[in-house]
Amino acid sequence: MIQFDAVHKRFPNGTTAVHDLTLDMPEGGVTVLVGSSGCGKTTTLRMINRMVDPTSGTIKVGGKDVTRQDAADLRRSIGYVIQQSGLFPHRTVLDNIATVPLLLGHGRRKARARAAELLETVGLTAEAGKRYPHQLSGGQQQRVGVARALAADPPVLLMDEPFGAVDPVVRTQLQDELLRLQKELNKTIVFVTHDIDEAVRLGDRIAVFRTGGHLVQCAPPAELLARPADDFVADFLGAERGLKLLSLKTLADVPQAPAPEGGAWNLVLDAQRKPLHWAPKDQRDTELPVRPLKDSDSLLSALDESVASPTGLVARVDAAGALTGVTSRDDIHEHAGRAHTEARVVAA
Ligand SMILES: Nc1ncnc2c1ncn2[C@@H]1O[C@H](COP(=O)(O)OP(=O)(O)OP(=O)(O)O)[C@@H](O)[C@H]1O
Repeated sequence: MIQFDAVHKRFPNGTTAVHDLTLDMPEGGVTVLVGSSGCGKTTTLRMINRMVDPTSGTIKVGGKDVTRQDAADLRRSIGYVIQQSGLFPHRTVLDNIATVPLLLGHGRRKARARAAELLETVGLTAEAGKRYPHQLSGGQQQRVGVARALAADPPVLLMDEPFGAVDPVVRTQLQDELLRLQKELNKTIVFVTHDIDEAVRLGDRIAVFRTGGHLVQCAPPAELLARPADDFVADFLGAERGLKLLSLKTLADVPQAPAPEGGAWNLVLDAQRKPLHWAPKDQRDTELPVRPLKDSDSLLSALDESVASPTGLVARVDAAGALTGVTSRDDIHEHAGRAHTEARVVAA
């Protein structure tokens, strides 16, 4: 969908921001650009919508060379979300979202109806639409930024550190929302971040850059984590690479057994069979919390819970939260090891 072919960008002051970049960003996928500060991620992104033009090489979107298209037309067909949401302060949230449909020649009523629809899509109320940007929280403003970028229903969405300025809890929520939206909308997304966990969570492919605008490796997250191309990539991914890989695998295939009874610790359930806590047989101990997991939870969460659990057992529940069985620490370890072997084999 987006193809960089031998792209070079040198600014007039002599800085080479992007060096000989050849990279395909597949249609309907999320390509995440990561790397240390100043390695050319933003410049790469901005060359796609011609906010920056390459010094040499070609960039094609949907098979068409971007430099042969009118920059304003191109930008209207590509959604763009930045860290400081970039909203117009003196327009209401609804009018901010309606801006692009209006520019595209939709009538005012149609543009506003589309904006109202998008407010809901990104999880905001109609009441929020009547406010001005400064009357919203940072996380809400980012949602408006995403809604505005989606307003013209562009096939391509460029996102430059969109969730960089919000706290970790809101950031996780926004990531969840983006994953949910992407399942429905299937856009081709290019996403810049400094945060490797965010990259692993959101990316179908991750492109790692090093200073001077050199692309070092581009691969699906599991492959990158299992086989970093060199020490630079390995260092960038961090010391807990093995655990990060487990965040990509779910518990679905890990066997479970009925919860044992009569041991030193027993799992206490409520009337709906929802796990409440671990109760000790020995009255001198206190009860301990249980964090039940669903099939869709990750092996990393399972490992974490198995370490915290007094029995080493993880309580498994169905969508309604009722107990389906328990899984042992040994089974989780075995599957964790298997996940690593599989990732290495796939990458080889
Ligand atoms: N307009 C410009 N003129 C001159 N140099 C520039 C210009 N824009 C960016 N640069 C330089 O190009 C290099 C790459 O910048 P870019 O913003 O693409 O990096 P980045 O990886 O997005 O950085 P960060 O993670 O800090 O946002 C940097 O050395 C930067 O200083």
